[in-house]
Amino acid sequence: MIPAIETRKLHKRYGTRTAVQELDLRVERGTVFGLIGPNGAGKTTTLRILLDVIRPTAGETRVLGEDPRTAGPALRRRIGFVPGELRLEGRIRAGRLLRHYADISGPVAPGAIEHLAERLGLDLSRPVRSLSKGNKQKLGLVQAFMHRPELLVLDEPTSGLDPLVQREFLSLVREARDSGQTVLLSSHVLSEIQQAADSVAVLSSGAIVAEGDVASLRLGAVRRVRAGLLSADAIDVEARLRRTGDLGDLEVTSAGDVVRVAGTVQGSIDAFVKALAEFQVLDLAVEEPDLEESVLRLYGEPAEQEVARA
Ligand SMILES: Nc1ncnc2c1ncn2[C@@H]1O[C@H](COP(=O)(O)OP(=O)(O)OP(=O)(O)O)[C@@H](O)[C@H]1O
Repeated sequence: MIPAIETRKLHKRYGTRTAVQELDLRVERGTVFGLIGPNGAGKTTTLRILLDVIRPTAGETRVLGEDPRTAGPALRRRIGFVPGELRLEGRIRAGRLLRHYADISGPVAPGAIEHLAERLGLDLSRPVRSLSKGNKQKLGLVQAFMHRPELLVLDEPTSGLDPLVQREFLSLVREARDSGQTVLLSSHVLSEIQQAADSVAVLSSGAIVAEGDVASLRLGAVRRVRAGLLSADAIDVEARLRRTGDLGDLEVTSAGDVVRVAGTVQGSIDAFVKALAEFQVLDLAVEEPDLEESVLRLYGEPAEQEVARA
């Protein structure tokens, strides 16, 4: 079967800056594909090329079997798109605007807009300019999903959404996949991709540095950990923790009879937690696997300016 998306040696330069280089991407139909990478990695550039919002410098692109540069509105109607930055102004009410979009995007089932708005918690009677960033994002999602397109291209779709709405969004993505639609979503949040995607490509400085199923990427996850232990002996704590494996930026400081620990753990945290448990643990915080840390650790530093932007 023809894949939903295929690019060959896709290249995009802005002046002297290369945003995307020699990108080979293949997204099979009926799957959820996650494109992840730190800020400036080239995610938005790639997605905009797929929608023909911008043109590549070189390379081939096929979307649903068509070349986006020549396929025109007929192809666009088969795609639901959430751009990274959604600008919505004006006094028009959310529901009216969505019905207007529906006239352009093609048939929308009766009640579909209301159903999606209710699931995401979007008030359709509000003027769009008065919507918060998160509510504008919800409107963008309703617009992308409402005509049940063959392909959904979603750029940072959950930015600004609260956790409950994020969960509902992930359900929508899974339901879309289960009904045969294809979803390509970009994110710089690893956990979101882990929950939603079947396959993943990690982008860094415009190139794919890792690709595979989600389970294999989990191994590379780096977690930031912080703990407070009842002990006066920072040196002993540090020695025991260092024996547990791959730690980064480990800082062990003591204040009175409390030792504070902060650092990053690569891969499994089992040994680290067991080493902590030899002491009386006063508090413990383990943060979500951090994509930035994982990419930097596994694949080296991206360009300096990207680190500064992040
Ligand atoms: N219009 C533009 N003109 C010049 N450089 C650009 C332009 N758009 C993007 N870039 C540069 O191209 C690179 C890739 O940017 P892109 O927006 O695709 O990354 P991204 O992965 O989507 O990042 P983010 O998560 O921050 O949105 C960056 O170095 C960025 O500064």
